[in-house]
Amino acid sequence: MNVIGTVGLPGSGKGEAANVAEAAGIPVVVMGDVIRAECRRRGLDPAQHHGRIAQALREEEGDDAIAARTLPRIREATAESDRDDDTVLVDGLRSTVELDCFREAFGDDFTLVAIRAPFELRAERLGERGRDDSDSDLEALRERDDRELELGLGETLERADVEIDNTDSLAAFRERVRDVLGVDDGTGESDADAAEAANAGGDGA
Ligand SMILES: Nc1ncnc2c1ncn2[C@@H]1O[C@H](COP(=O)(O)OP(=O)(O)OP(=O)(O)O)[C@@H](O)[C@H]1O
Repeated sequence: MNVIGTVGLPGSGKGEAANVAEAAGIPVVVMGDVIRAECRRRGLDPAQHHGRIAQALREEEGDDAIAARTLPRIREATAESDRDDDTVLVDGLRSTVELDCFREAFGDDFTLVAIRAPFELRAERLGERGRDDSDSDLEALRERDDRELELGLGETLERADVEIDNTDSLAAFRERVRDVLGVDDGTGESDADAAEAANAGGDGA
């Protein structure tokens, strides 16, 4: 088994990393799905009650509640992996308690990957995504950052086994993620080549 968790501030690139995994036949377990499932179980709209239910779960079942509820989903997902080593990607750790939970459950089979991008770049990218208009508001992003950091995301980032710096092109980022996931894209192309090719395709600015 090979369980790879991602941690990163809003807009750092976790969703893109998950897309890369899925495209390579690696199942993705999204920790937020546990919260959405609990919202539905309580008859609440996840779009409105996500934060409150996440907090309620932690208060009722302990700080590792969401990680603990994710464990069976990870074990089930390994069976669907196209990879010989049953690689699974887990999207969205937020605290060291969750990290400890996965380390205890999977030992050396768990790798934490930190995805980093500076505030201004994340704000710009989220503004372009258009999933949530308030993300284009710098203040709203700062508040989201603060909420995540309060949960312990900063320390979790510090404790990662692998760092991915998402400050270059999307093509370069995807290539780096494939490297970390151990996916051979069949081109034999190095990171540097991929980045160069991506830049050459840009507007030359
Ligand atoms: N290197 C990059 N170059 C350009 N755009 C990027 C790059 N990396 C990510 N993006 C874009 O930035 C946006 C945010 O990335 P993504 O959705 O992966 O972040 P996230 O960490 O999942 O955010 P959230 O925590 O808010 O869900 C997306 O539109 C994504 O396509």
